[in-house]
Amino acid sequence: MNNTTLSKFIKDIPNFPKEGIVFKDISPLLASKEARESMTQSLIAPYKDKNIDVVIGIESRGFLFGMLMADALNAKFVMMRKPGKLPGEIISQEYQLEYGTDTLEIQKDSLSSRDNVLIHDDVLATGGTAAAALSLVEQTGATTVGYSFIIELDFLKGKDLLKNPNVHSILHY
Ligand SMILES: O=P(O)(O)OC[C@H]1O[C@H](OP(=O)(O)OP(=O)(O)O)[C@H](O)[C@@H]1O
Ligand SMILES: Nc1ncnc2[nH]cnc12
Repeated sequence: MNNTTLSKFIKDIPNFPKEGIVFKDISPLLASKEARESMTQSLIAPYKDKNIDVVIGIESRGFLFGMLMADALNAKFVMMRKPGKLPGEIISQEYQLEYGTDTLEIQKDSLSSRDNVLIHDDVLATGGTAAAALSLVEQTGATTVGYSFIIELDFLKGKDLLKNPNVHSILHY
């Protein structure tokens, strides 16, 4: 499937979760086996020859394709979670939301300093979440090779927050 066809599997929901936001609903994409397979191949395409050891998925929608990408790249899959969900020794990173702050966490022993990491999430909006993910990977000593997103909201300029030339998004709005 080309990107125009894939874009038909994303549904615009106006004024969700609040007035003025157009929510990008990936539910139709999840429902189609053919679209899932095609999206997974598009997401990993720039990273096939990059020796990716670990795909990181950001809770919760980043888990869905993150795992499929890890399978397709023969890589490990590691969860980056909202606070208080992961057992054992963890590293935490607070980040800014539109209003207030949130926190992401990773298990300390889930990455080694030798790992090449690909960070995945469904949507790149302001970039706060993805920048926090980068900071967590940096704290483990692992290398962030790049990012892969399904959707990038270009007008929010999230890419500018990410200190990495490899930011690949399949669909731009
Ligand atoms: O670039 P940003 O402005 O940081 O926004 C992007 C983040 O927002 C959404 O997550 P949400 O908090 O809605 O969580 P969910 O995946 O659990 O639905 C999305 O899945 C990204 O993780
Ligand atoms: N407009 C949007 N649609 C879906 N997920 C989002 N995460 C941040 N902004 C979003």
